[in-house]
Amino acid sequence: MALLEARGVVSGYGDAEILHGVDIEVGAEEIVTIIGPNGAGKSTLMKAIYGLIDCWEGQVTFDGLDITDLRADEVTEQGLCYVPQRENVFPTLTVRENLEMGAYIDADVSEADFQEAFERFPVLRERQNQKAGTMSGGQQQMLALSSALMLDPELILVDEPSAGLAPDLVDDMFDRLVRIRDETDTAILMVEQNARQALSVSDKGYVLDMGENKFAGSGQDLLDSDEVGELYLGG
Ligand SMILES: Nc1ncnc2c1ncn2[C@@H]1O[C@H](COP(=O)(O)OP(=O)(O)OP(=O)(O)O)[C@@H](O)[C@H]1O
Repeated sequence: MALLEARGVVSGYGDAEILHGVDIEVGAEEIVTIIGPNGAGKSTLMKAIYGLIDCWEGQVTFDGLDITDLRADEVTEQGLCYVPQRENVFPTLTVRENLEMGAYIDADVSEADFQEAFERFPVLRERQNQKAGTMSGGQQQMLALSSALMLDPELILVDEPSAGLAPDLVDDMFDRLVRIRDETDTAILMVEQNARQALSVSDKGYVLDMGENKFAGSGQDLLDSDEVGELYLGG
């Protein structure tokens, strides 16, 4: 059984059904990327998995446990964290205070955990006493990711880790995600607009379009597919 399994997920907002029965699997220590056009439902799928919105139909299991109806805070306690694309840090708290908030439900957090975060993203060490809201979008993204990692999760859902980064820093972010996976054994499920770069570091990829699965395969399979290339990777 995969670490995360979502089967036939139907969800949406109010009366609007956005996901029409989506399947996705993430294995332990895998990097998996979801791509697809704007409005395909990628972020909605992450919110449904994490319990921020209800699954109307279908099932989500994590580590063999049915988490379909758990609240987000309960899902976090199971070892699954979520880094949204926007408003993902406490802007009036310092970098260090944000990391402390990330670790708030973990009584075992130690100075070593902070040092690990600073080694991963040295800019956070330099700016540890700076208010998070005064940092660039890309730096806030690094902080949000680091805050999620303070809990040593088994899986993190990351909505557009490269958003807000200068183009020359995008590859560096993907390299760091690979390092995070390799060093901490954390699996990563991400949504990405920089689809080619994300798929090139991914064990698996999914194409979501109009709230439905269109393609699935290894990252390389999707990169090699003429159809995926033409329809979803800009030719
Ligand atoms: N809070 C909300 N309330 C109502 N509709 C929403 C809400 N959030 C998203 N939607 C709608 O759900 C659909 C899917 O949005 P979603 O953000 O999941 O797409 P996406 O694939 O992540 O797109 P993008 O790449 O643009 O972020 C869109 O039509 C969007 O307008």
